[in-house]
Amino acid sequence: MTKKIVTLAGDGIGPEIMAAGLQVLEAVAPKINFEYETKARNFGGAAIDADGHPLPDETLASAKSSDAILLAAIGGPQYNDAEVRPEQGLLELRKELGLFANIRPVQIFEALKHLSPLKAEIIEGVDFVVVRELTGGIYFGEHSLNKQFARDVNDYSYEEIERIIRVAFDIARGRGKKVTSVDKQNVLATSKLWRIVAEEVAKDYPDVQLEHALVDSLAMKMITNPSDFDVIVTENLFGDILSDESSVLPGTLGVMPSASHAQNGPSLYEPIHGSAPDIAGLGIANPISMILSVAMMLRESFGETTGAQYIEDAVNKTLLDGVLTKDLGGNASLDEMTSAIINNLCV
Ligand SMILES: NC(=O)C1=CN([C@@H]2O[C@H](COP(=O)(O)OP(=O)(O)OC[C@H]3O[C@@H](n4cnc5c(N)ncnc54)[C@H](O)[C@@H]3O)[C@@H](O)[C@H]2O)C=CC1
Ligand SMILES: CC(C)CC(=O)C(=O)O
Ligand SMILES: [Mg+2]
Repeated sequence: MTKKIVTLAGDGIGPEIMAAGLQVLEAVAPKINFEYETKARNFGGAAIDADGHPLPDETLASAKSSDAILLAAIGGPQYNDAEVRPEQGLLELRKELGLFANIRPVQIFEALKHLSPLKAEIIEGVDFVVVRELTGGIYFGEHSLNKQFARDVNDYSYEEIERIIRVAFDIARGRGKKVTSVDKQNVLATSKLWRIVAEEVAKDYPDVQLEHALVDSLAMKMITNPSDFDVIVTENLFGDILSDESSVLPGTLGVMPSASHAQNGPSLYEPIHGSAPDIAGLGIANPISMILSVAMMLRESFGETTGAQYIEDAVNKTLLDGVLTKDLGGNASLDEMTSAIINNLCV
């Protein structure tokens, strides 16, 4: 049956990398007999400009009734002091769709080993996943602000913690059987509860090792000893920061995809980075983050493992061929990188 994919290109480099991701999808689909249709919807700053709201009703309804959602990126400096910001639309979309489980894989493609700024022995064997809680915590607590005082509330219920910890353990079961639960338990009440819940969930997974880590020192160890980790699970804010930090391992945010899952309903696939306003419109953004998000969609929403592998192999081959965008130290344009990946599909 034809799959319905809603596309949210958003702002900055969003439309450029979305186009690249869709070109790759179009090229791989016939090779795996994958039938789909896409519906582009207004979202983020572009939707504020058009409708006054970053998540128009029609976009939300369309996303809810889709089989999967591809999102590129939203935001930009022109909205920094605006009353309504594109980021609100992103948070609202995640909440409305119940996308609580954000999966951010960190692996180093063979070719990227030579590109990482880190020593070869440090990045050898790096293959971990950051599981970020995505619909709770401080991003969704009460915010208040005046010129004298500001407050952001961080809260988590037992159930919100339990379900994300279970996702982490389930993923670890199919991988290296180790979960690193990250918190700030020496200070925060939410982190004390987080640790208690992690311990209780762990009893159901005797085959998986659980370790706890404080977020500050973990931020250091993730870079100095990255191959020690298998599945890192943490709350919304810590996961946001740690996953961007993890992009130092492959060398750029431009190759980092993600998947966000709900208990029911469509999943959403997006790069972990933002709209990169500093390079928007220049045609030099790295499309790999979006293209690998398409691969994750094929595998995780549609069970199209072969198609996902075709894309990942083509990305690896393209990098090995030395086709590198500016963030990777080269001078290939976004279009040149995309064409090279398409040419390398199934060769
Ligand atoms: N999911 C989303 O749509 C997200 C949106 N944002 C928003 O994006 C806007 C810009 O935020 P920044 O802090 O600048 O973070 P950013 O992630 O957009 O960019 C950080 C740095 O990485 C580079 N970069 C990011 N993606 C790249 C790619 N595909 N190829 C090559 N270089 C790439 C950028 O050029 C920039 O130097 C803000 O409005 C922010 O709120 C931030 C994170 C996620
Ligand atoms: C607007 C932010 C919450 C988005 C972000 O930084 C992210 O999801 O990684
Ligand atoms: Mg982020």
